[in-house]
Amino acid sequence: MTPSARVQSAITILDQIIAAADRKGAPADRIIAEWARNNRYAGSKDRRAIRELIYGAIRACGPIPETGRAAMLRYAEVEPEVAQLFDGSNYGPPAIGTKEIPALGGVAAPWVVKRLSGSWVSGDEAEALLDRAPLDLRVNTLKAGRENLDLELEGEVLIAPNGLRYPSGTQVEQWPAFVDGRIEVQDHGSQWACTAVGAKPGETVIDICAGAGGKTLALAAAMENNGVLIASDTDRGRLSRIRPRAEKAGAGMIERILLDPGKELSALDAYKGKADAVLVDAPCSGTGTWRRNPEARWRLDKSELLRFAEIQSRLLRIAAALVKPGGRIIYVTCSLFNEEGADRIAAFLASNKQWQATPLNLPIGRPHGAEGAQGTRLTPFHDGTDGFFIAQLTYTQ
Ligand SMILES: C[S@@+](CC[C@H](N)C(=O)[O-])C[C@H]1O[C@@H](n2cnc3c(N)ncnc32)[C@H](O)[C@@H]1O
Repeated sequence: MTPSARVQSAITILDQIIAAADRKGAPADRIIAEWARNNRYAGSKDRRAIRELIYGAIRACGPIPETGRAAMLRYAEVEPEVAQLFDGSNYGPPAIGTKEIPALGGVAAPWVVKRLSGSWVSGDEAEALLDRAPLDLRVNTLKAGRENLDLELEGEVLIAPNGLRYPSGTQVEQWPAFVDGRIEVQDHGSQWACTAVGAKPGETVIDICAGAGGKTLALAAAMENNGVLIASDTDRGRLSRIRPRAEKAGAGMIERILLDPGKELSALDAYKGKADAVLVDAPCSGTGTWRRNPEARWRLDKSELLRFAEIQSRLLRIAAALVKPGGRIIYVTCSLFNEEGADRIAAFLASNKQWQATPLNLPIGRPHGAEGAQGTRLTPFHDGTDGFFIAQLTYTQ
């Protein structure tokens, strides 16, 4: 494909991504993969270049653009060599018209930017949300140690006890250590969220929103496969992905429990008042993960944020029912909106007087939230991680 033809293909795919974002349809990655399946003439170099163009354009547009062409015109403003490829050649995009208006730039739609700034995320902090994320690995201590792992490339040693960092886009899926479960791909901030649980061998720990088990696997390693570790979620598909991952990681201790939305406690009844720790890795808007998923900015809506806040508060109440006296809840969200983080903790503490927020003393991040209801915030700009809010609540009875 010529460079111009790649730009035109990227524009066509962006049109589909924009339409899908509008109706909350398939994510960008899936749309790009499907296009590649249906257009076999595009070789691997073409596919890589088209993907770069698409993600460059997505990052360059703040609010959702009207069309793929407007999005690419906006990208051409920040990457002038892209502008030269609007050359009207065969299969390429028509030349840029004098009256054509590119899509708007910026971090996100104005209402989102306002909310971020109300949550103390603005300027460099906000812009860094759109950086390219590096590739972070966690060494699975059930199978290996960071010191004696012989990997294809030497990574940067991170301050997380088992973390290694590689440049964005490093392909690790074929590495023998990945194939046999000695390493997992996990953001450095996410590794600290797991460490914050302080899970120890012999404890009873519930990962109530376990998803496909990214954090559960780290908890199993911290517990040295010894004790009770429950992975629960309301999403059957995600939960079912834990089994093969746990097998590969040698994390035999994980027990999976599918929850019924709205009746979560009934499936967890046997653990009421028994858990040493409950990890609530709550469903959220994901504003802290835009580096990996920049198109998520185009999918946010206000009513969904309200719905997330309700679920987050409900999950905190459910977690509280599971914890034994002296136990703890670790609340984690990969959103940087206060209403999904610090505000949820303040609201919980206001009506649960036997609980208190306890500092986590992590060697990363900054305290965040109101006096007496503080957690730790990690951000791409300050910590080089995805954005997270992590709070520890302890039950004194
Ligand atoms: C942030 S994701 C979890 C990611 C996962 N812990 C990981 O590290 O890969 C939030 C999860 O919460 C789940 N969820 C949503 N509502 C829930 C509910 N009422 N009870 C339990 N899990 C819920 C979603 O299905 C989703 O998998």
